[in-house]
Amino acid sequence: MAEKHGSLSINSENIFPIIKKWLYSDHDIFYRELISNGCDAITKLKKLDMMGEYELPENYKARIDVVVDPEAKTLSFTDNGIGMTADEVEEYINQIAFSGATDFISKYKDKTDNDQIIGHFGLGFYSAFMVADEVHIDTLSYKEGAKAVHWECDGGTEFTMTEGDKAEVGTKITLFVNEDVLEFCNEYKAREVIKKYCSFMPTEIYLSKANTKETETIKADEKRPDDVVVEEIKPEKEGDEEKLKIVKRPELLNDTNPLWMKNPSECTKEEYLEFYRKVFKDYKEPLFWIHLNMDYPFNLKGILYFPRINMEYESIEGTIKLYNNQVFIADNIKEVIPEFLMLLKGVIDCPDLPLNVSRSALQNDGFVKKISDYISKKVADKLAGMCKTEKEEYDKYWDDISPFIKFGCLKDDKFCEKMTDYILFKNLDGKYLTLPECLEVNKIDPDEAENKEETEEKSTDESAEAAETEAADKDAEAEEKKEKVIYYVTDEKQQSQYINMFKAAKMDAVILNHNIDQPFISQLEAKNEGIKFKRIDADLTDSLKSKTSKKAEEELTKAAETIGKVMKKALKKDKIEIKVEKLKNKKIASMMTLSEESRRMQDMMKMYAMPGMDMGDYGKEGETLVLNANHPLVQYVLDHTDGSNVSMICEQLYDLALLQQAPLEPEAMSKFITRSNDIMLLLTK
Ligand SMILES: Nc1ncnc2c1ncn2[C@@H]1O[C@H](COP(=O)(O)OP(=O)(O)OP(=O)(O)O)[C@@H](O)[C@H]1O
Repeated sequence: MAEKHGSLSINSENIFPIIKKWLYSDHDIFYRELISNGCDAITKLKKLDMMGEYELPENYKARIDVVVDPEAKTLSFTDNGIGMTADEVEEYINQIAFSGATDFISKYKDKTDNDQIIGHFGLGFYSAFMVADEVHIDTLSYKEGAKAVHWECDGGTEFTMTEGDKAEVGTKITLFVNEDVLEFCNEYKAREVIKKYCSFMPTEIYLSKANTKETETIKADEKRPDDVVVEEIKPEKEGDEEKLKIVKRPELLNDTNPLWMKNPSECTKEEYLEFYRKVFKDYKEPLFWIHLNMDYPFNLKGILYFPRINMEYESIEGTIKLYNNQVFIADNIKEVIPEFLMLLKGVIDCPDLPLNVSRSALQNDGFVKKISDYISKKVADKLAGMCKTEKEEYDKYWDDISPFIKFGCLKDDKFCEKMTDYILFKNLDGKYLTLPECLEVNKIDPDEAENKEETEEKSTDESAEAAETEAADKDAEAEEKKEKVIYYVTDEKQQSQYINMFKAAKMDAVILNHNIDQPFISQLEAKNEGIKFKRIDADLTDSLKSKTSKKAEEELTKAAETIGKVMKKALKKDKIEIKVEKLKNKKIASMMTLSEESRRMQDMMKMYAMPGMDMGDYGKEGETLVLNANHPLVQYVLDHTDGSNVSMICEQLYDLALLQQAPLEPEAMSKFITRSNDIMLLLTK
């Protein structure tokens, strides 16, 4: 072949600066580009063999060799794939304009947004110029009679193409690495980058260092034809095996058959765990996993693991690795993976995705949105299936996975719809109930509950006012039909007093103690008309009170007025709301309730409060001090409004009520302690 000089057919004075710009973002990506070109070349050759258009040599073993040579400052990539003829080099390499490069340049030459530039279109081979001052290609096509081609280019506009001396079919690309980025000739760096991008590529990738002095020892009968023997190690004593010291063999860096490519029915639990440990370096066992495997309407495979989340010490942050035909694209591309799934760990391989994903381009891509929807649908299906068929297991995982599922529901309407019936609520007995089950729980007829109740109290003037009571019952029933209330606990210790009351009244509540629960229940309420969540201390449901007649209620209102005056005076709080009720639980003298609305408002204010902002009495409006007319202390105050110790009793009742909800403020706490001591002193007298 006559030596050929020429200019690269697009205006490469324009394109090279753009390629160099890449350097500032993923500048190690050229490894991936060159190795995947080699992989493609091998796939093509195998295909030709399968079609009978070429016969692979006996003992053919597809491989890509990456050789670093820090002394010569070169890096080479050799594949035994299809190779190129001179015409093909001309067409595929010299005329780089064909894939729209001219277009690209005119569009992007003034833009500095790397996201738009990276991989916008096939610049694969030319990415070598991100790190190399000069690039050589030595290639021999598989075609009969093909001549080897040598091509070189120094990153300017000129190239040289001559006949080469490559003897085996395939291609070798040699990079003469720029002084500024010599780390790419370093063996460790090369290993790191190849592992990052190529760990699961379908062709074996070997890394070695040119002229290495490193050796390894092998058994003599394991010697391969290409091993370079440095020394024969004679057995020390009879019976010992003969060994050979050889130049360190190239190191295999990838797994060509990753687990996600296998059929789920062929994978064992141990394999899933092993893969998880290897890829995510997480030695805590995942809870469970979902193996995605579909061919239609698009090709997608992958494994999603639900990691064990230690809420107290770790932030929940997952990793979803995205691949295209086993070639790594990037981690956590939020356009492809639904945001809430980012909390998981996993791999997704989708050959239909562009290898070079430009994020801005993906955002508006309908196809990408479909993939994302599919993934979230599959996750919902798996969870629903588990809840239906392996409820016990599902219960066990629930505490770990619930923040993630609730987050998913908040973020993704479709996911939320699919999951509504499979969201669990842990009740006071530690049982896990679905939403419909929760709604059933407190629907027990209060009469029935009361009959079972030992501490029940019969209304004093029962017979005379039975008719009135019945009417009141009916009202309450009608009220209950309107709104289905689910009571919840946010802090089991703090709210234990209320929990006890609930338990005594055979009522149930659910535990919702995660930050995400507040927005989550607000969403559930918005989506399910008639369902209302109320914290256990939000109000006093009828089931906690003894039955009263209208007349008795009037008396209670009067009592509230009387005791209210005494209380307000003792507490020096004019605005405090006071109610007197007949609670079934006679052991409780006083308690606070705070309406659900006011408490949510308070919580919100606390969340958005600026540092140093004085919340003062904000939100105290919905707060009510409830005094139990059935308790002797309350009766005592009612009967002795001017008694000498009444003020002290009032203050103590108030503090005790507060304490059942939250710790006292420091000043109130000291007063409480002093007063408690004073009360004990009275006992000594
Ligand atoms: N190692 C190789 N062996 C055989 N042909 C190659 C090799 N590397 C590149 N080529 C040829 O050169 C063409 C251009 O390669 P380049 O990497 O620039 O783009 P691409 O592979 O087509 O697209 P992209 O890499 O962006 O997906 C390839 O399509 C292929 O025909």
